[in-house]
Amino acid sequence: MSTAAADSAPTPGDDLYAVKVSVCPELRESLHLNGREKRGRMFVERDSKAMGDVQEFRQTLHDFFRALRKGEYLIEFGRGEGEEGEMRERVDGDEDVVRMFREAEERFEDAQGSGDEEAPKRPTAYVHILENPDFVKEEWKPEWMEGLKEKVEESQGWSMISFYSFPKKGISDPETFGENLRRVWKHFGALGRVYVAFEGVNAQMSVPTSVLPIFTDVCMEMEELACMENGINVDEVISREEFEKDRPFKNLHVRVRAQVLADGLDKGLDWENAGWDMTAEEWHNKVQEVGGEDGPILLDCRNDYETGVGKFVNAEPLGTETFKDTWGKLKERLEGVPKDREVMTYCTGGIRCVKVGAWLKQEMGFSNVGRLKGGVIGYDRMIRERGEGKESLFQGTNYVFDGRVGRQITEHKLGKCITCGGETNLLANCNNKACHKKMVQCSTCRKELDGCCGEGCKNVFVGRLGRTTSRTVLGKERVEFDPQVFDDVQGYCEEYSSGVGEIYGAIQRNTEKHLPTGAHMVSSGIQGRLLRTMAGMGGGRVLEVGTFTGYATCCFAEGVKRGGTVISLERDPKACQIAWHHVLAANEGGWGEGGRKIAERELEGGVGGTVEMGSGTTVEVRKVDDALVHLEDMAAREKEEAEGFDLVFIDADKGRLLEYVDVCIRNQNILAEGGVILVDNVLWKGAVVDADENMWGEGGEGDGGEEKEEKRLIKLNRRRRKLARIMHEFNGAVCRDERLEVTMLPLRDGLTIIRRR
Ligand SMILES: C[S@@+](CC[C@H](N)C(=O)[O-])C[C@H]1O[C@@H](n2cnc3c(N)ncnc32)[C@H](O)[C@@H]1O
Repeated sequence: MSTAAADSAPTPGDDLYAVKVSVCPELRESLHLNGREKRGRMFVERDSKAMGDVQEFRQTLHDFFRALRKGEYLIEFGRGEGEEGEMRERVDGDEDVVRMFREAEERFEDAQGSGDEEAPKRPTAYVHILENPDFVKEEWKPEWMEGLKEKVEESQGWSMISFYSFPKKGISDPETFGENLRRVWKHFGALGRVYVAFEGVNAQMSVPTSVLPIFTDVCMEMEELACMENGINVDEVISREEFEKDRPFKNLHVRVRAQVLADGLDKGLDWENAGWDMTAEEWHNKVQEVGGEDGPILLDCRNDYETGVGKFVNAEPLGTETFKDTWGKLKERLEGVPKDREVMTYCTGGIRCVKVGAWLKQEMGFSNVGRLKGGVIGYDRMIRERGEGKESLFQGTNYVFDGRVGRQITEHKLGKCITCGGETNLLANCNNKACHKKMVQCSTCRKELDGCCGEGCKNVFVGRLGRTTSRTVLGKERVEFDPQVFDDVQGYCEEYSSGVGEIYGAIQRNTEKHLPTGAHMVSSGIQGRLLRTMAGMGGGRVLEVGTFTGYATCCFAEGVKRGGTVISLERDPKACQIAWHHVLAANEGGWGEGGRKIAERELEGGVGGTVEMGSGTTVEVRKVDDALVHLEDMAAREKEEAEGFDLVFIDADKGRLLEYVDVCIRNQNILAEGGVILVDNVLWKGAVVDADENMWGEGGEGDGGEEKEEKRLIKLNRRRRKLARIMHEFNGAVCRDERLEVTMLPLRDGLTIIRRR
């Protein structure tokens, strides 16, 4: 049998032939290939059918380069890594396949005899996949696209919709599925915020009402969405005029996340065993029976700011700040309650109650759990459409997750204005994007404060409208930073950069599981992609200071040239163990699905080690007591023999960054000639911008007379300021150091590139 594997080898053995594959740019583009499918390596077992049968060989190719299944293409083989001008031959029939492997074997034998250290470890064939010029490409134009554009343009309304799915088998490749959703949905003029994860999909969107039935049909044709238990949940329809004045969603964002609904649980449950769905009508009747000794218990599973402005009569809010608080609150509330007592739960659109229901049943043992189908949105729709004079038992305003913020269902004013304390049912987010607090605020105060939560935010907001980016705190000028805009830009960059293999999702999830408090530290997103690229640019030797759970280590190992070396230093044994587990998983199963599956197993392996990967790259996770001391030792010990590193990534204790840079710069056996240093977190979430001593002033904090809001902001920022000041000082020092050439990139949390002048 032939074996195809992502670009890492199974255990090296004499019985494997390697096939290095590259795909031409035109095909990459037209087939929408993801990162790992553009080039890679697969293995074929000696004497397998794939070595002598062109159909079998193609089949083996398809196992790894899945997208090729869809396309018409030609195969050529060459004798090296595809340098310019290299002669290639077409692989049309079985004889060509036989010749390709025979030549690979001959080259291998010659190289063994030559004593060349660079010689490959096994016979290697070089294959290039290119477009078939004779193939007339059919334009991608599914039937549903016929006349769609015109229908979208004619639409007089936009439907606000939401839906979720938890497919039984999960979503094996969320990146690719997310790309596919984007590709399809853009033709509908759909906007919104959609999360895709291995566990499923969670979407809040607006879709032109004229094409909603077609949109629904197209979604239902996708296996990952066809399993939606409650279908598409339609909220209100907004007229064209209103929509154009103030769009609830401005763009279509499809984001890949570790979970579609972050629950903070350390294991997933069976989302199909989550109680039963109650129709809105059943619910309406049942709500009236709530209470008493034995009656149903009615729990509102939304957060404080949501329950504060609207809820069902007789409902008990759980009192959570975020969804992750739910489990503790449920335990508290239901302690001692008989397990067969009926428990009814509801949320906005239903997704939270899937997780709540599963937990109540599987973790707490309640047998009688009912959930409101379609949540408050579904109930409201029933009352409007089929309620026949029924009075809504949901009173007040339903908080929603788009620009509308709230939808008023009844006149009840359950909320208290955060500014004046008066009764109101109005909800909003603070207009200062950097704050964006969810708040209950009456219309008078909202008007007075320009839609902000307080005077401080108002100053920022009004200042920004006037296109200035500064405001005055304690009589001193501060420059403001807008994380919202910043995050959007980073997300956009990520969306339009090559994807990453599935193993990286597993690394993030494992980090959240085993070291949750540090989960934000992994170099994911756009930064991981840059590290992968940069690792391949130098001479192939990479040193990382601060491994944590090995995300960046894996990026380096994936990106570095064949035969390269990646060494990563870490002092925390737990982090070392997790990182080592990830390196071993990548080695065994590659960067894709295989690696992901192995990474998802229980942690195994010790606290570090060295492995030679199939690509010939050596990766080492080294447990050290202190990376700085270790580097100084390395510099002294290896003065003569060591060749130094082409890339040094400094991502450990922020207080000693200058010392790390210094030891690298002074020693060519640490930072090789022409090598570069990368330093992470140099922007410290933007706080460096106003971390300057002069701006913060000596007795600033706690001085009398300042506004209450300013005091609050300052307190909140105490830790952030301390680290911001450290980073700010570092930035100044390296910039002034005449030995160095420094370029700071506003990438993610800020990345500085340093090299010797
Ligand atoms: C920001 S995390 C590294 C993240 C990782 N580079 C990535 O991109 O995924 C910093 C790591 O440095 C480690 N660390 C901090 N000080 C250290 C020291 N003096 N020696 C070795 N490791 C250190 C911490 O234990 C932590 O795991």
